[in-house]
Amino acid sequence: AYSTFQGDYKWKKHALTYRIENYTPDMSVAEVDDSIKRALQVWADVTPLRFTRIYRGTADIMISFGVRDHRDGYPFDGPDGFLAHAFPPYEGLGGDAHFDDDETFSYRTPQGYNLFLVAAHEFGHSLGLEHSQDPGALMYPTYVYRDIDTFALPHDDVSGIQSLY
Ligand SMILES: CNC(=O)[C@@H](NC(=O)[C@H](CC(C)C)CN(O)C=O)C(C)(C)C
Ligand SMILES: [Zn+2]
Repeated sequence: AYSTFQGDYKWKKHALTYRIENYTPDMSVAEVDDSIKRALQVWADVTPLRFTRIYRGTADIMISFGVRDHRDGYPFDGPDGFLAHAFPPYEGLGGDAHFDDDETFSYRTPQGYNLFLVAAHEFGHSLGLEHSQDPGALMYPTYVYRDIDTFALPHDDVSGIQSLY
């Protein structure tokens, strides 16, 4: 039930870079770094894709937190509503993931919106996946809390990403 973006946007290389440009006040730097790293690893585990963090310059996947109008033409909407968005693999903005800092992001708790889960969904878009109609899929359009200690990428998402890489 997965779907990919029209035109089959996908990265033409397997070695991708990411950069965390800024941080949310909702949790520690280490907790954000770990959430992002693990959210990328979810996809690396089932594809030949590999992610390397960089601290300067432009990465394939630029990660940032922002509120309302954050200069990409897709302003956020305050608390709740849209939690984040990400762009499919194309030059420039493509691949980038933005998180709405009017949300409360969380680490290892059902309270708030779990950053690992939100980021894992966003990175699906960054890699070329669109939304799935499968309610159990990570790429389902609505946030669903799942126990992250037992989290495994649902089959629909595995099929989707493996259709691309
Ligand atoms: C709690 N709020 C929601 O569930 C909202 N959904 C989201 O914010 C999506 C991200 C979640 C799935 C991490 C937006 N998206 O698709 C980004 O790629 C609404 C369903 C209200 C739009
Ligand atoms: Zn989405």
